[in-house]
Amino acid sequence: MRGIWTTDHVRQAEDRLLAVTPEGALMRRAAHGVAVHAARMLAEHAGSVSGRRVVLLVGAGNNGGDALWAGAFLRKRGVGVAAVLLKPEKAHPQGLAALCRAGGRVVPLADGPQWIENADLVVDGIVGISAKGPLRPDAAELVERVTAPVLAVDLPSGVEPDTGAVDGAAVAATATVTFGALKPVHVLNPERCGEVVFVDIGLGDELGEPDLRRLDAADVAAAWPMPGPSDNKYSQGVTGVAAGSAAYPGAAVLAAAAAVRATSGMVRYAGHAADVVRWHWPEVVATGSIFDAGRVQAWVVGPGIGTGSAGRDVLVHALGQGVPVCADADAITIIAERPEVLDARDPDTPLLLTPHDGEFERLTGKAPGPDRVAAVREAARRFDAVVLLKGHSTLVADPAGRVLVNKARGSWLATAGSGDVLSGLTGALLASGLEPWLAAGVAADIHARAGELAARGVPASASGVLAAIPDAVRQARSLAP
Ligand SMILES: NC(=O)C1=CN([C@@H]2O[C@H](COP(=O)(O)OP(=O)(O)OC[C@H]3O[C@@H](n4cnc5c(N)ncnc54)[C@H](O)[C@@H]3O)[C@@H](O)[C@H]2O)[C@@H](O)CC1
Ligand SMILES: [K+]
Repeated sequence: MRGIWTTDHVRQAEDRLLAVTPEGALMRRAAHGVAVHAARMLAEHAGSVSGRRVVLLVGAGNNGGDALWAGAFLRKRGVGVAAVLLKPEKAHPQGLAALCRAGGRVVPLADGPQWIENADLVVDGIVGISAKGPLRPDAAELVERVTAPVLAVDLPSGVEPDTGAVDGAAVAATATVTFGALKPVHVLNPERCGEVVFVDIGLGDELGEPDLRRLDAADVAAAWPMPGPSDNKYSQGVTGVAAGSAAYPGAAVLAAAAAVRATSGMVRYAGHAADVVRWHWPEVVATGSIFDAGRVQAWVVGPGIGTGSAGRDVLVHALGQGVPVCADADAITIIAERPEVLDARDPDTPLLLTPHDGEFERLTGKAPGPDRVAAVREAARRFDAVVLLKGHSTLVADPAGRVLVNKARGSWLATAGSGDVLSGLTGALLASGLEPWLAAGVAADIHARAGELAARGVPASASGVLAAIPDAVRQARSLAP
């Protein structure tokens, strides 16, 4: 698992490390990483390093200092470097002196746009982890002029470091070189960061418990249930799916099929689409009603069941079975409208809610807003449930405050029925015995991989995502060391 730390925690860790490190050493280490990657980008985008033109956008803090030192290092490789200082009187003095010693030039702010237009590469050192609010107008104006590839120092300026939110002009980086720790922006707004390159400046021991976590392929591969020599169809967990209706059987077919594709445990379906499910997936044991469905190790309830009393009865029954429940789609609306249905839940029964933004607002009375991490954490605490908030990057919070982030792999999953596939995957992992927080995170990871594999660069349907599940699992396993 990769840890991700908020800017407050990174700053505290940096302060502790700075106290025991020679002055300027950390910044030079960070800046050297920026320069190495800048040279790589010049070679890639402009065909050579020496003789190319780099423009540094330099703010008033240490982020600008990093950019200035990186410029000094690039001069040694024969790169032409010009620095546009947003606040000349506050530019990092040692960095500025180093750049000037190395033969870099400082250009007036008013000439910035002209220099930017002729640059082979722009280094964004406007603002780093101490950014506050939208970019100031002079910085915003410069950012809007950029057409060359951009290398962001630590994070793309204009994107809120802890939430990834953008309000006004912001850098869209080709790559971001970050130091010491991944920060929330890198996983919450990956599009603005481009490729994220990590430079170790020795913060590791100072960081403590991460604020957010991201699963690696190795975590997903290790968690994914595989049948062993002594397994049978029951021992791997039976997934129950209560979804769809006679008029709308699609959700039932997709959710049940995703559970079938995910694991080799058995899948039971209960609902009015039993015939259609059985016809498409003969391996599913399908029945017309949840009340005679038999034992399962986890229930997926909600997609397409409707929000009336019949749907309510199904949800209440599932919540009373003493097994984990993944409540999705209509089940979330039912809970939002009639929170008392949760009285049917035994306090020890794990509950997993999987809302998209609209359902989240219905459920909690408030849209997730720009701070999605805070919103999902609060919802998890309030409902004493694991909450998976769908979005470009998917977030999974548990009542104890742990949050997993699943970074988007494009927008391929924004298609009808994609959520039904996710709930089936999640249900199968719950049935296999994974703890709900991890089950939801692992399911989101495989869902995103399957979306990418199904799409291969062109739009994909939910059926395509469903078909790609086994390859997504193979991919995660092949990437695990
Ligand atoms: N502290 C350390 O040990 C290290 C810090 N490093 C760098 O230092 C950065 C943090 O530096 P600082 O804390 O000095 O602060 P920053 O450089 O992140 O930014 C603070 C400055 O930016 C200006 N600013 C804030 N919000 C703005 C906005 N919306 N628009 C325009 N200007 C804005 C403020 O006037 C302030 O002076 C990190 O992101 C990293 O790049 C690295 O050199 C590694 C070592
Ligand atoms: K920056």
